[in-house]
Amino acid sequence: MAEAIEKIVKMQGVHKRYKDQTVVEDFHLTAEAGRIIALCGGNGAGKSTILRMLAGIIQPTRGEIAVCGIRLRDDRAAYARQIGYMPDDYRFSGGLTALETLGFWAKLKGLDLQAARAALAEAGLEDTGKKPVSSFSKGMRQRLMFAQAMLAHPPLVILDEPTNGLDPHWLERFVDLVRDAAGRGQTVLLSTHQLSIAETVADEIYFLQNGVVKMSGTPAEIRKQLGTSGLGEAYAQMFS
Ligand SMILES: Nc1ncnc2c1ncn2[C@@H]1O[C@H](COP(=O)(O)OP(=O)(O)OP(=O)(O)O)[C@@H](O)[C@H]1O
Repeated sequence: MAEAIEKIVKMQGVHKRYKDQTVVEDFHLTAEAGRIIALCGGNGAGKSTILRMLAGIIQPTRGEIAVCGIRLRDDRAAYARQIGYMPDDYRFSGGLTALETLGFWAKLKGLDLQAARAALAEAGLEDTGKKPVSSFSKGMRQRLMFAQAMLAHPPLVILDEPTNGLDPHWLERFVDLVRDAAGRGQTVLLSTHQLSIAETVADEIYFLQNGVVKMSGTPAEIRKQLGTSGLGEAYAQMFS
């Protein structure tokens, strides 16, 4: 009999503590290929901490994390190969252009300059010429980081606040690009404060407060459970 559908993400009983503060408590999440999952919640709710643990940037205090069946501690390089990660803040340095920057990241991933060009074109940055990325606008930097996370179309894409600074045109493009990725079988985990984006793009939403999941489900399930017509209203009700 065919094996059960492989889980791309498995987070089980994940906790994170900093000194005497628990910032993520008993977090569970599983995701299959092609799913789009959004983490929502107020400032300091624990979204970035969860995404950083999944990306392997920081270690959980307790709990198990596997990506495509691989645990970080078993094979760090193989784990990293499954993931594209867009951090919530990244400082570009020096005078590199977008192509030079992305070309460098592509090389680190064993890809050629063509892969960097393709990713740049997808993010609408192919014509930025000799302009250094350090002089890019917030939205352009976001699109470059998005392109970096999408390089080589990894099985899991982790996007921390990817829509910050995007104009309405690029917000729409972002939704299309994320849906395209899911259509290719990539799993996308993103955090956002823009509930309309979560509602539009996500198959499943996790609402967090003080490191604890207050509610999770499809947008329709959440609306139904709270008897609201939109996620904005649901959010206000949940956190009032
Ligand atoms: N390195 C650290 N040391 C101590 N506390 C930390 C550290 N990193 C994060 N925290 C704390 O963990 C909690 C969760 O932070 P996190 O950045 O995950 O929240 P968030 O939901 O992403 O917030 P935001 O929406 O503001 O980006 C916060 O209370 C934060 O102060």
